[in-house]
Amino acid sequence: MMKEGCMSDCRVALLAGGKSGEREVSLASAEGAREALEEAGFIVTQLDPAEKEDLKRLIDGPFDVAFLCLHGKYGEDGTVQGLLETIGLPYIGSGVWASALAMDKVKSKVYYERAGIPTPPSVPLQAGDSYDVDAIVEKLGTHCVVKPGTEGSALGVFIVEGAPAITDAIEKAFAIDSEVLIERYIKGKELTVAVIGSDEVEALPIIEIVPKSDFYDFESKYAPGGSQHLCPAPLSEETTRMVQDLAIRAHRALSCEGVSRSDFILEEDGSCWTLETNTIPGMTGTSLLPDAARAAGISFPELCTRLIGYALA
Ligand SMILES: Nc1ncnc2c1ncn2[C@@H]1O[C@H](COP(=O)(O)OP(=O)(O)OP(=O)(O)O)[C@@H](O)[C@H]1O
Ligand SMILES: C[C@@H](N)C(=O)O
Ligand SMILES: [Mg+2]
Ligand SMILES: [Mg+2]
Repeated sequence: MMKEGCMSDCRVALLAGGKSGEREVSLASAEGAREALEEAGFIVTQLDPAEKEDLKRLIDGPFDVAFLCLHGKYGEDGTVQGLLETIGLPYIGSGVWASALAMDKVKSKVYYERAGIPTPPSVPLQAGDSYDVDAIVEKLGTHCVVKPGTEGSALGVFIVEGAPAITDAIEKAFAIDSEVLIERYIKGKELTVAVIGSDEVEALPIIEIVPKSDFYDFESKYAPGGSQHLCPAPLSEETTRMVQDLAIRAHRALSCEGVSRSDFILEEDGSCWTLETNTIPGMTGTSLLPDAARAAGISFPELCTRLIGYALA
């Protein structure tokens, strides 16, 4: 079922595992991707960049393209992309700079704001910074979200109320990252929109996420039945267009390529806030990108084929 325009006998290095806190998620993404790639007719070799031997095999090849299922640090953040650029192996998704930018929630906000994309008011902190929690509460309100600057899968994300709880969450977030972001808590519907394409990009149907927990935390992301995905999200045509347009603008503002998935909170008054953009969205059995593609009539094997097509274009 390999699509026209793709090479036959295309040898794919499927990169998964890695050294980030999302290692297990990455391996789960690769399980589905591997099956989909093989179903699509690719010759797949799975390699783990955390293993020296696998890195050597990647460098020595022979591969035609790398399919990245790496999430978080040392994989989604431009580091592996830099290695692939250096060895001249095409890879799916964003380049070095866009990957690094999107992984960094503090810097992404600067680019969103520059592009007029609303993102929750926030206070960034670097390790060692002194901070006045009362000033943070004055700026953001008492209900805040504290998160590491460069993590994923909601690892180290705390939703807290009041100065003492905010201080405690900041200290916990600093235990896993050297950059911490405190954001105003936004109450509303949680939406996510994947964008795919190369020269021309398209937004896939919006998913409204209804988590079982108070927010879309690790458990609700990956435990079977941990959340409900409403796709296409039950929104008016006008709101659907507005949110899909925001996703495309976020993709472009961060110079993403091939695929991205941006996360939003839609308030009852219609304001839509962009939380972040993922350049290697999860592809596990409970992940959002495969569901959004399916709702657009794109099977998982077809999605993988398209992503490789963009990389080889
Ligand atoms: N400002 C906010 N207001 C309300 N809820 C928030 C806010 N920021 C984050 N959340 C909640 O925390 C979850 C995780 O936050 P975010 O998407 O920023 O982190 P992440 O670790 O990059 O997640 P992932 O990469 O898995 O999508 C969101 O999906 C949402 O449920
Ligand atoms: C893998 C996880 N960071 C996601 O965005 O799906
Ligand atoms: Mg993320
Ligand atoms: Mg997110």
